[in-house]
Amino acid sequence: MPLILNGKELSETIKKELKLEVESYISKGLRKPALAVILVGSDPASKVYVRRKKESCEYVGISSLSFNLPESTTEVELLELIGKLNGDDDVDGILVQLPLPSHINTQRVIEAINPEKDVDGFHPLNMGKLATGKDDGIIPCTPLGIWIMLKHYRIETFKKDVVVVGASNIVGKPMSLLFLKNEEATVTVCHKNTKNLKDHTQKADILVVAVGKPKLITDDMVKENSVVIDVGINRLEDGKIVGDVDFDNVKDKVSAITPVPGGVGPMTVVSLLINTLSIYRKKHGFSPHPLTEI
Ligand SMILES: Nc1nc(=O)c2c([nH]1)NC[C@@H]1CN(c3ccc(C(=O)N[C@@H](CCC(=O)O)C(=O)O)cc3)C=[N+]21
Repeated sequence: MPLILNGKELSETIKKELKLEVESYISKGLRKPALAVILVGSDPASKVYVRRKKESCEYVGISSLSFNLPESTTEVELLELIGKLNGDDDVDGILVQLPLPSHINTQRVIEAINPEKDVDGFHPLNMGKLATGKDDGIIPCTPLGIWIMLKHYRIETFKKDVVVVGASNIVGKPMSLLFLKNEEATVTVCHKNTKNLKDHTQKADILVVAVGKPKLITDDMVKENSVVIDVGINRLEDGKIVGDVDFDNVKDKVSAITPVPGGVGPMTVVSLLINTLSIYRKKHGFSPHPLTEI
């Protein structure tokens, strides 16, 4: 059996540490950290994720301010709410749950968030800072969570051949930029127009898959003793949640692999808490959160 990278367990351990950290701020007489979470519409999956985020905030002592807006909300109304939260000194982070209804321009909404409050790290300024190797930006939650998990399990990244499958703005691209930072690893990014996916994935020491296709990755596509990180969350007809990697087929060939559920997902949520605390720390004159140091 390979090493199973247990994101659920690691996220619980980190959450306990974050809870103590928040208690130390409160005992210094500081206010509670606060995260505003905006959900537009009633997509069932989004509701589940938002609930999970709120529960985690409450556990560590971060106030979560919920804004549940109807599907019919206009872009102007959403931008007005963001403007109000941008100007509210008691709000540290702002998260707009994606996907947004199709009548709203997602990129305009992302760019309306004050980059210093952009807990998701999706604002072009934060993306640009990551791309240029500046350390004072905010790193998107899923790539940060994966990085923290790799470091926790002492998986070497230096000089490795990393292949990222999926080139989204929220996972694939920032993940690739993170591995490229300080010329750490050699990165290949594959996507829907990649000519022969297998030619690339077979060479990966570390394979990160964020596509959204069950069983996309099978044993013939992975290198022996490689590390496989599965970001996919796919709900099958029977209600079962699976990743993009055919776990049972691949597991005996690799040295380490993340399960779905219980792998990357919980690390994404804990990174949201870390980013919120990091913003709060900077606002109160502390250094950025140590877990955001890459
Ligand atoms: N602005 C924004 N920021 C996000 O970070 C964001 C978003 N929008 N939209 C949707 C995606 C998805 N996402 C997940 C978070 C946690 C789990 C998670 O905790 N999954 C558990 C349970 C899976 C399940 O049962 O559904 C697991 O993998 O073990 C999954 C997916 C954050 N996202």
